Amino acid sequence: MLKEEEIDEKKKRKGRRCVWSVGAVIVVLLATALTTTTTTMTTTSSKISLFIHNHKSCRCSSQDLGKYEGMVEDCCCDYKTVDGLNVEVLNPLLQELVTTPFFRYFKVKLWCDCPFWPDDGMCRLRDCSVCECPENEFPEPFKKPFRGGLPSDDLICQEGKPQATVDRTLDKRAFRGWIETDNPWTNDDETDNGEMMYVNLLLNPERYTGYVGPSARRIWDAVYSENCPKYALSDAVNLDTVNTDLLSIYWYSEPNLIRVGCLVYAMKFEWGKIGLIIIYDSSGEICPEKKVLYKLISGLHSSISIHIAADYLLDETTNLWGQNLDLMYDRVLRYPERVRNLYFTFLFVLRAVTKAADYLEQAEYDTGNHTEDLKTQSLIKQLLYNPKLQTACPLPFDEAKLWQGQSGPELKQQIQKQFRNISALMDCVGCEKCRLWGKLQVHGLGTALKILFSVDGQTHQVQPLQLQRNEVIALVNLLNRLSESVKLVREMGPSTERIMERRISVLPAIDFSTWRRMWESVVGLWSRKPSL
Ligand SMILES: Cc1cc2nc3c(=O)[nH]c(=O)nc-3n(C[C@H](O)[C@H](O)[C@H](O)COP(=O)(O)OP(=O)(O)OC[C@H]3O[C@@H](n4cnc5c(N)ncnc54)[C@H](O)[C@@H]3O)c2cc1C
Repeated sequence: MLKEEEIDEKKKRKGRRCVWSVGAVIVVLLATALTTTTTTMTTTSSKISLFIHNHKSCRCSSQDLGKYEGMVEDCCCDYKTVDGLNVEVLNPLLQELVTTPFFRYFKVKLWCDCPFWPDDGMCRLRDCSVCECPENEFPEPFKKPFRGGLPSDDLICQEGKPQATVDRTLDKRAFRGWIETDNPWTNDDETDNGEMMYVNLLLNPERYTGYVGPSARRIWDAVYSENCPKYALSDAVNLDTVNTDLLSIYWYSEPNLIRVGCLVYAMKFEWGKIGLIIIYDSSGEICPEKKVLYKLISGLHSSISIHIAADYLLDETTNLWGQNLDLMYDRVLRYPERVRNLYFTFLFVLRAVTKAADYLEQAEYDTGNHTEDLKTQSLIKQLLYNPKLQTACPLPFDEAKLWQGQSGPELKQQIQKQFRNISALMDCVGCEKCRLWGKLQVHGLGTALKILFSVDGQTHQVQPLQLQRNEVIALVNLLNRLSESVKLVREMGPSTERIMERRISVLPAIDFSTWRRMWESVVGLWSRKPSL
């Protein structure tokens, strides 16, 4: 009898301990939620984005040092060095380079049907349209058909490389004349000259165009879902495989907060218009190559958002343009991961440019304007062989670490296909100027991928690098865009963050009904814990 009572008492104690632990968890969750609320509540969106994020706290030591200190993740250069080099060397050179006649004209097909859904032009502003270059404006040599380069049997193969590993060098006899050659990473084909037109990039700056809403959102969603694991919010989550360190909880006030980021599995609980999504970040299980693709897209997205914010139509009636710091903060700065991805993309593209140094040094920058062409050549050399860059950041990104595994070649083909789809999606961008810059920058990224991974996926042979003129133009312009974004983040980031955080801290307290809904949601989460 005594034994049974003891057992009963033990059971009760255990039960009470359980209740206490659940209670403690709820209290901790709420406490964290409340503190986090003050820093993440935003008035600019209709959704309440309370956001508890305990993210990769022990995975990457560089990230623990501070938001942007230590090595840029997966790269071989630290934030401080990147900022210093960018301001002192890269940005001034690139800014000048993109104004030269060679680099300011980009050939593009802007009138093409979206292969995925009917076009839905959604631009509000006149600034959205692109002015085409008249025939007499763009360089004469650009009009001539390509000479075809040297015969392919003249190419020197690099031998003895282990299968599927990435070689860091390129053939010394690099440039063989501009050619028309296919890039397996991109969709647009330069040989398709019929509908191509030349655009003067200086006359069509990347800036705010008023392209917003479901049309724009659909493109980004499609771009991300191209390389995210397909997940549905109703998917069950296997708790056993989840590291609770990576638990994130998002709160929202409308039923349609679907895009919760990439590399996640998610579960959604819903009470009318209120919901709770639990997300388990599974990025640890994603192969590094897919992670790279995600970071490149996210970095590019950050860069585009920074440019929109940096050149924004503040007052339509007076046509006043300027910086929109709220937007810069809301879209990029308040998400350190997005800033990190921007730095990553910058270093990735910089590595591609420096890897192709021989090719780019020997290339013909001929526009018929001898003085300007000499200047272009000289700026390119200064960029490629800058002693400060070579000393401080000789290998911005180490591409040799990728495609190492057995499935390297297949994986490369899979990722190539995904990137080609992303490139094709640019035809669906419903605003001409956004389409121009979207195409240019994705073309530039595709060129960087081609330079860094020019080993053929099927034959495993190192392909001698051959680039189209337009690819080089896209690559350098992309590097300049990224460099501008990094500079803006560096210059504006800290003060903008301070202003926004001060503003958020004086936001009126959340009303009682919101507290109640939060409490109900947390209690509901624990009482309705699903079978996982
Ligand atoms: C290719 C392309 C080019 C564009 N160019 C321009 C332009 O030149 N000028 C212009 O005014 N508009 C341009 N737009 C539109 C612009 O990018 C936004 O889509 C638009 O301003 C609406 O912004 P949003 O607040 O809805 O968020 P969006 O920027 O559309 O983002 C959608 C969702 O993606 C996620 N997200 C946002 N940033 C990141 C990131 N860095 N990493 C990971 N996830 C992220 C968030 O969940 C966000 O809610 C372009 C759009 C596309 C697709």
